[in-house]
Amino acid sequence: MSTAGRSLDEARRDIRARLEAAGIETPELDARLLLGDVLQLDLTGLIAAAARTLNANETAALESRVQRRIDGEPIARILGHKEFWGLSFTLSPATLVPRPDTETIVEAALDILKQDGRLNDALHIADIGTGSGAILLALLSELPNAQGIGTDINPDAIHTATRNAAALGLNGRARFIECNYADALRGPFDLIVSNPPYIPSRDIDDLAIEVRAHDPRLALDGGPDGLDAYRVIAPAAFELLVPGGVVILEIGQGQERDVARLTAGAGLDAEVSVKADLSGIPRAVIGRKPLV
Ligand SMILES: C[S@@+](CC[C@H](N)C(=O)[O-])C[C@H]1O[C@@H](n2cnc3c(N)ncnc32)[C@H](O)[C@@H]1O
Repeated sequence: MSTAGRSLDEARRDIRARLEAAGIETPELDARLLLGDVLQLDLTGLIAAAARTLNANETAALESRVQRRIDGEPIARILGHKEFWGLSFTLSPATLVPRPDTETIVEAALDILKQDGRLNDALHIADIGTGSGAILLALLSELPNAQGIGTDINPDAIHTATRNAAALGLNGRARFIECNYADALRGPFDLIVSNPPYIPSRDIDDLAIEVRAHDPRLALDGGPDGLDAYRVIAPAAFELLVPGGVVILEIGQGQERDVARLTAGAGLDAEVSVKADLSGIPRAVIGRKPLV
């Protein structure tokens, strides 16, 4: 049903019903976000403007967004940005939508640095497969004296991460370079983080349409058993970390034993542990380079 000539509140209810009928999990929130995007209003502004009538241009822009959402495009892709660690990240077709689960990596890093009494140190951090720059920039936002470098094989991701660093005022402490995993990195680093592609290739076609059709395959495909990236990153981290330095790797469900084995096998065995996400699913493998 068209929303032309309707009040904003009528349009919201109509969109909500259409999204619900299409099986969208959060129809009310998505309806508000799409309306807010077209009208450039936040959620409070939408309430204040509830009686306002939509014009033809607004209606057309809204219809196109609603149809994209019904067709399975994630709301963050339609809006072009996603919040991660309380910061706003611009997205591009080259970047994964940062996931709330990935905040587990940021939390784990901050917990360890706090335990080590290093939150205010001039740390050097590397983020391998940085995408939008989400993990590195979230860390730099919490670590006032740290600097970091993010790598990605996709030049468009490097461009987007660089833009995000500037928008967040972190470009003085963050750099991004295009390379295969850690190939262009010169250590030493105190901390290495990575959320690499870890989905086994054959499982990608079974993922939800939001993921398989809209996240870049390069961000997902971890090779035949999903572990290709860890086989490269774990030994590279050993070479690049200072003695006592820490690596934190995001993992997919059920990969904790294999990735812990690869991490320890690369010599990062001073401490190997696993951290769960908010749902209790093991989400990160942590390794530490021995002091000697
Ligand atoms: C799962 S995404 C993670 C993105 C971001 N770190 C995040 O957590 O939202 C993996 C990223 O690794 C990058 N990537 C894939 N293969 C790579 C390679 N061989 N070398 C460097 N980066 C790679 C992808 O382009 C993608 O940005």
